[in-house]
Amino acid sequence: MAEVGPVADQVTSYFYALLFTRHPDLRALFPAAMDTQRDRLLKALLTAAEHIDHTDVLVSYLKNLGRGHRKYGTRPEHYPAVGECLIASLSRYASAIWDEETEAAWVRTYTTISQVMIDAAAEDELRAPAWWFAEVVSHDLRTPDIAVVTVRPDQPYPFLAGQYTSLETPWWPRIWRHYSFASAPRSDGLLSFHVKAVPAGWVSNALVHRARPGDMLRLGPPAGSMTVDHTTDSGLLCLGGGTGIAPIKALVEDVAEHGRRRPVEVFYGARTDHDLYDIDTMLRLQQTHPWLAVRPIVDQRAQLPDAVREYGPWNEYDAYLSGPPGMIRSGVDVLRDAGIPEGRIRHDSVEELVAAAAGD
Ligand SMILES: NC(=O)C1=CN([C@@H]2O[C@H](COP(=O)(O)OP(=O)(O)OC[C@H]3O[C@@H](n4cnc5c(N)ncnc54)[C@H](O)[C@@H]3O)[C@@H](O)[C@H]2O)C=CC1
Repeated sequence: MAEVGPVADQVTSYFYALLFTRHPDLRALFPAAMDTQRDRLLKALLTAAEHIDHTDVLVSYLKNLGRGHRKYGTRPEHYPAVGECLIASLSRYASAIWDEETEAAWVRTYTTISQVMIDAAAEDELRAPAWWFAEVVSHDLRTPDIAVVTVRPDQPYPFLAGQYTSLETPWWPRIWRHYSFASAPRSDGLLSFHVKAVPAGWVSNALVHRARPGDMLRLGPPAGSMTVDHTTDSGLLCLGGGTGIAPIKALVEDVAEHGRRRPVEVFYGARTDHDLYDIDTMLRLQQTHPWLAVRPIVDQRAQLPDAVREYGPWNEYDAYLSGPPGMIRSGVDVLRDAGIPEGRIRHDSVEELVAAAAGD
């Protein structure tokens, strides 16, 4: 991977050119515009390489990836086609170090990776659809660029509070973006998302400025491990930056439903008072639940993680972070310094969030 890193862009461009030349039928599985798609393959490989020594993490990442590929229409026979083009591309750009042994190692690694993905997809096929259709039932523009979008899936959609889904709009076919659920599972089966339109964000702009009740979206399977550990009574320290408050609200509802009183401290960061678009909901929850404290933090005073430092002690808490990648990175540092072990600090993959922020 060290050889390939500096020429990653060329490797991926070459890979897709080769794939679509040798297997033109596969082109239809990918979005019309390939800009954001290009980095995804390499990012997935790098993430896999990074966790190569943590088998559990790697296997669960790959299983999730395999299940997630069902919505693209990926079939088992596509994997060898991709593998052959991938190895051809790597050998071309890493020619200085490429030999039979390297090739054999890549074939072994790729075969193992794809088998885990294929098996996970096959197992998932027995119990869940490849995707769900979901009709927009309400669209609430909270600020000029933030909307709360509520949808009704066509079949029951099982998930856990704190998780996210992938979502495709009718306006950008085959472009999928991640959004966290803004509520714990509800008895009426509806799902809500908080979406901020960002410059060049095709999907988010469409969801904020174009989507209306009656529009039909598609959802992939739920994913993510930022869920409440109900086996303990530890307090929850939650940091939500901007629309990152969405899954934090879901976690609060989840704790409320489980009925065990445990302290929940929410720090809700925003750039201006106006950007605290969901503060009323959070304050209402605080009024109902004596175990909940909500602290709005507006940037003029401090950025979110710095504000958390002023409170505490936090060493008895489980921590949850949700928001922009920079907030998650500095938040993890602050919480580690505050004595929370890394294993009790939960957040979604920063690499995924960076990819989402760049492309959307
Ligand atoms: N599961 C998750 O982690 C979720 C993540 N998000 C992500 O959250 C972001 C929300 O964007 P906006 O609403 O525009 O947020 P924003 O950029 O306005 O930031 C919100 C707050 O986060 C803190 N913050 C931001 N950057 C920071 C940094 N580098 N260091 C320390 N603190 C920082 C500040 O307190 C800021 O007021 C998006 O990137 C979205 O993808 C959204 C929903 C769920």
